[in-house]
Amino acid sequence: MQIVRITEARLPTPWTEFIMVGFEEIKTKCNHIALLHGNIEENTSILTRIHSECLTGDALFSLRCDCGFQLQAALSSIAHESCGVLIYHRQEGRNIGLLNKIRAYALQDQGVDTVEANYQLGFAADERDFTVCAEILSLLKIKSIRLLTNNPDKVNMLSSAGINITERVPLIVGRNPNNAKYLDTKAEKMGHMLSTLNK
Ligand SMILES: Nc1nc2c(ncn2[C@@H]2O[C@H](COP(=O)(O)OP(=O)(O)OP(=O)(O)O)[C@@H](O)[C@H]2O)c(=O)[nH]1
Ligand SMILES: [Zn+2]
Repeated sequence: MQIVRITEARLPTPWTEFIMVGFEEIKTKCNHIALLHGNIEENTSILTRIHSECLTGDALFSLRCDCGFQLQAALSSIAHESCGVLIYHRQEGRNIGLLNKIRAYALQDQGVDTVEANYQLGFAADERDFTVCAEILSLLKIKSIRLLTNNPDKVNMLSSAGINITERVPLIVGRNPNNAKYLDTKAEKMGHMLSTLNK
């Protein structure tokens, strides 16, 4: 185990009152959060969102991406189920970090796409590691999940990390003129399943 469950408290939101559980990685001291709704231990195929940190989209209302819209839609969907969980995975910018994401945005402002920008900065297109998410689910005694995502690679990466995914549930929200090219690149170069979007 590389992660420890530290503390928990109530988190009332516009959708429901979650139990917020805080975790800490032993080596790095990096922390992550899980929001729990309902009796997750007694059920299987729990509706789950593993949400990668995006400070700009999640907290600052950025229209460059779809993250903030996905976060709200996921919390709403989970609240409508008898139980569900959202893991807020603190690997900002597909794990290149906030400042490198801003560097990547600067390159995108000059015309390169999100994948090429990562390459130009010396990173892979996606630097995330989902091992810690598998450990959080294990600590929460969650056996299997229905995963809210449009990214088939994410399903594969999470399965490789040991997570039992019984179904992929689409989460297509938030397209706007500012993120249209970004979403198209995710569909074309990263295989995201966004085809029901109105272009
Ligand atoms: N490196 C980089 N990261 C970005 C960029 N735009 C958003 N992100 C980060 O991308 C992460 C979200 O990943 P996405 O590729 O949007 O989506 P996903 O999590 O793979 O798939 P979904 O489950 O469908 O949302 C967050 O950590 C964002 O901060 C960008 O242009 N460059
Ligand atoms: Zn984002």
